[in-house]
Amino acid sequence: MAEVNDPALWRDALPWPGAETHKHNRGRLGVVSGGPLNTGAARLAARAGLRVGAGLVKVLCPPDAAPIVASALEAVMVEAFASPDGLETLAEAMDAVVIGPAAGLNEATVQNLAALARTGAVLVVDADALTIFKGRGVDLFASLDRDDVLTPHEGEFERVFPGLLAQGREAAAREAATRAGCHVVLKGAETVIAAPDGRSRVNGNGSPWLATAGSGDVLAGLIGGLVAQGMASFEAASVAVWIHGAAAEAFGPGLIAEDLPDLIPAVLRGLRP
Ligand SMILES: NC(=O)C1=CN([C@@H]2O[C@H](COP(=O)(O)OP(=O)(O)OC[C@H]3O[C@@H](n4cnc5c(N)ncnc54)[C@H](OP(=O)(O)O)[C@@H]3O)[C@@H](O)[C@H]2O)[C@@H](O)CC1
Ligand SMILES: Nc1ncnc2c1ncn2[C@@H]1O[C@H](COP(=O)(O)OP(=O)(O)O)[C@@H](O)[C@H]1O
Repeated sequence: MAEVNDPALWRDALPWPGAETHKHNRGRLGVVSGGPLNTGAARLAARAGLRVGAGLVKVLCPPDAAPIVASALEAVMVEAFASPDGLETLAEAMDAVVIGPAAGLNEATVQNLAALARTGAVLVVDADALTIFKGRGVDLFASLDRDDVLTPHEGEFERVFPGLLAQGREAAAREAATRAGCHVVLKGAETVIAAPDGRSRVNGNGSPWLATAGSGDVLAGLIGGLVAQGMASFEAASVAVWIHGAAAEAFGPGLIAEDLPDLIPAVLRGLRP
């Protein structure tokens, strides 16, 4: 039986900077971007990761996307990679990496994921990096570690775990985490967070204002930003899902994904001891 996700479960585990903190030990997050026409999703995730407290955030992009990405970022940094090996080298310096938002439904995304899996970074795997493994989830699971996090919506979940949803969302998410050997965040009105050890939580503060393009990209960045700061993946996913819902509900009508990162500070202030 899943717990209801609530700040009482994880408030004490939230990362706050101390007097000796500097940007590098506050958590380094990378976000992989798609090509020149597909950079917005990674930028949304990166900004969310920075807002939730990661000290240093980089968008990692193909060379032809670099001028576009760089011209639309300030505190978030940019580095270009020309091959999966190049991405691996950049990711070695990261505590966590998000891959999938607008990454591209092509073999490059498969190879880039494999490259990231060779590093010590915790991976948040979303969107195209899930869809590209449609019908061959085992190939994805083989490269993941227990602390990695998959963030499918129901459509993506069905592609990677065909038929499992028939068990109901909670049971399906738990079974998926066991099969994949990592954490699974099954998104929806009641997002389920499941760990590979059998723990699960159902989120209670979802907001229908989140039904807008790019809000899932922001969630991936929030999870990445929290694991980069050293939070355990199960707690990081729980915190991120709750903050995401609280931010959306605070804004209400007219919310677009671009608004979400800048709503995070007020939510964090409310969680501060
Ligand atoms: N700013 C940017 O750059 C943004 C870029 N983005 C990027 O765009 C790329 C493609 O995104 P996408 O929306 O076309 O792909 P995806 O979500 O798989 O939908 C395909 C089909 O799946 C289904 N489906 C969808 N949701 C479902 C659900 N909850 N529950 C159940 N089913 C669901 C639905 O099928 P239908 O129900 O219509 O038959 C839908 O038609 C991807 O890389 C993404 O990261 C976006 O993040 C937005 C912001
Ligand atoms: N009706 C809803 N109620 C609560 N949360 C929702 C609702 N619709 C969508 N969401 C949330 O919004 C996000 C949408 O993510 P996703 O489908 O991946 O969108 P995108 O790919 O456009 O970023 C998820 O976190 C999901 O839980």
